[in-house]
Amino acid sequence: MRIENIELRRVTLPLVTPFRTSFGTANERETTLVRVVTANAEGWAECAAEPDPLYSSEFLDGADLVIRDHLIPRLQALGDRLTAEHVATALAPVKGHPMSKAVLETAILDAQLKETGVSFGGYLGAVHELVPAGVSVGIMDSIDEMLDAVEEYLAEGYLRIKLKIEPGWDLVPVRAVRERFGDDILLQVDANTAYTLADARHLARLDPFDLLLMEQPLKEDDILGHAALARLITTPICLDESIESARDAAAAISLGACSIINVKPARVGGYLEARRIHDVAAAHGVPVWCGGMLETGIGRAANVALAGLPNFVLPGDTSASSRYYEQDLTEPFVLENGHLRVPTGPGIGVDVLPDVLADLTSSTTNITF
Ligand SMILES: O=C(O)CCC(=O)N[C@@H](C(=O)O)c1ccccc1
Repeated sequence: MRIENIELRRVTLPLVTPFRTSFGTANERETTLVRVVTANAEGWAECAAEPDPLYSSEFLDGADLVIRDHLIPRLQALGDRLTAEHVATALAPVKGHPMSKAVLETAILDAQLKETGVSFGGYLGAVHELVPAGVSVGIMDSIDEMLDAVEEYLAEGYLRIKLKIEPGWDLVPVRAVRERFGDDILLQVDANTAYTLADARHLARLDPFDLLLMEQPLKEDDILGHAALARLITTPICLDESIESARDAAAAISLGACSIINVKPARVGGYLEARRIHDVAAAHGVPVWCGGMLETGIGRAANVALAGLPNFVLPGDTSASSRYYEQDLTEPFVLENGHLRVPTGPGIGVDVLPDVLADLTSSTTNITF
């Protein structure tokens, strides 16, 4: 495929409500959009890196620099041989930076699929037209505020509730949700690495609440700690930050560190590696679900397509646009009986709204090929 130019565009979207996790509170979503321009199409993707290196070591300004100075030159060296399937290999000499690599691979894949008229879901192997939607509930100032939020999300039709937890906000909110909404709602927790193995007895006190899973309780590099914890609690352990590749997934599953995996294409370097993780997990009978990084409709569209693959059997953090944004960069994703519809158009199957984009853009960098 012949790329004419690549544009990096920094945009900031206000969040409808603050989103608090164990690693910080976000009031807006700042991201870098990548637009890949070819003679016949333009591909879009968004970078999931946070402004600060608190979820992972990547951060947005660093991503911009790595993309511009270390990744794009390696893609330019490929010339006309460049296809989306070549990107990961071409960028492999650069250590780490999966989110920077993912946004380039995804934008190139989007352009490629738009040129050939194939949808993201069609290319990846989606087998569902609708995918079940879960929702992530942040840490809040009070139990009542959290319960009101959960009630509203359940009323909107979300099929699964994920509560962010951290030491001091775990047993009480989980017990409160079970007491208010009963044992039948699908409920899980996400610690974002906030605990240590010394907390095992405390975390075992969550076992009676029949949680779907406990996400990333320990540090991202503590695979053996998660394997030990899995022998001390009955709640299934799901890994997120620990899994950056299909190889990580195979090792974590083989060591008994997880029985469920949260697949985030941005965290693993792109949708092709995400599909490999899906396949490795499926081969071991390990279910996966699609995580979220507060994506705008651009990233959300690609995530929803991925969530259509057969082993994505648990509701993902593929919420409606309105969970985070008053105004999305694309037409909003809207719940249909607790599900989101997999786009069927070429590529990601959604268009960026030009007026909204112009309004939210703070800077643009153009790199000619
Ligand atoms: O629904 C969403 O897009 C967000 C889901 C969510 O909780 N994401 C968390 C996470 O730890 O998985 C996150 C958000 C922002 C940045 C990093 C991680």
